[in-house]
Amino acid sequence: MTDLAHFVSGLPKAELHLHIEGSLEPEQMFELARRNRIAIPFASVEELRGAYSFSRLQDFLDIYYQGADVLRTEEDFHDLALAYFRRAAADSVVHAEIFFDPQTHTDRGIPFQVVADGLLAGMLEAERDLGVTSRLILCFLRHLDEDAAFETLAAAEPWLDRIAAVGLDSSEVGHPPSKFRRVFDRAGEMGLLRVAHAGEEGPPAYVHEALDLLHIDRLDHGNRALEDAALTTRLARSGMTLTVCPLSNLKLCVVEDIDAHPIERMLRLGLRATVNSDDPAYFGGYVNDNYRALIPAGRLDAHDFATLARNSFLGSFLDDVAVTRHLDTIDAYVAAAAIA
Ligand code: HPA
Ligand SMILES: [Zn+2]
Repeated sequence: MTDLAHFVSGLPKAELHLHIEGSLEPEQMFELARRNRIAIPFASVEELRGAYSFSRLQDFLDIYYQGADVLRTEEDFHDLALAYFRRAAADSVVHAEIFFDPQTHTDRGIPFQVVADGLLAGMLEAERDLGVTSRLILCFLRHLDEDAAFETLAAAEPWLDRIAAVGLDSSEVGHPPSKFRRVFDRAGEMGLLRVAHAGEEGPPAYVHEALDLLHIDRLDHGNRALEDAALTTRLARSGMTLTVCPLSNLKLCVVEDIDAHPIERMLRLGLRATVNSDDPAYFGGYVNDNYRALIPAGRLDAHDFATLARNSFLGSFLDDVAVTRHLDTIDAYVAAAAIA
């Protein structure tokens, strides 16, 4: 590994855009299929990995929802979460805010309780054994209707003290944020923070809607906001955090070439960009793979990478004391690395 890759890998960081169902590795999928006596339509791990070739978001979503079918019990969700946290800890992640898609599971008869309690048990264990803190974000599937989102929010009520925020994911184009305005209003009244995927494939207008109608506290992806100069300025001035996912953008053809990824432009425009893995089992890497993928273009130096890591804490839902403590850790790490 180069010095810069080594520096980046050891940087203390938070991950803010991670779909826990997207961390289901093919090996674990086969293992859970065996444990739950479920047939999966692939002969081997290699054949399954070979199917991970996408030209747009929907290609990925079709296989991602199919893969989630092996998750059946609390233990499955616990094991899924813990496997992610082990990999995250190995990448110097000390805090993670993870998405889950309850409707993917409740729609196939798995109770909300099984999903939530399994994930929460994994999160507690990760904090105790790995020292990785975490928060849970409940995502609504935007290809489903508003009533279904309201039902999901109602099902979550007993867990609201353990859920930090609501989010919005799945097929973006044709399902604008405005469709979920009322359910996001309700979530806000219930004391939940709000995030949404916008501007991944959808136009800048969807980012405007996420800001003005959903009152988001954080923007997931946001790439296409760059097409609108006034919107970019607004995001920069308001200190909005963007959870950017370079390898996901490459695999879903949001960018043509990783060396042309706009992350450097985002930083220079004053946007609070962060680096995240999105669905690491499907897109070829965990968070450090995403950071390191940005090195060869040669436009980011060690200071920029430290900024990206600082942004991950500044944009997190941790309290100010914890954020300050993490920023101090980064400062000490940078000082010890004695970068120019
Ligand atoms: O990148 C994504 N975009 C939208 N929905 C998703 N669900 C999992 N990953 C994604
Ligand atoms: Zn995502």
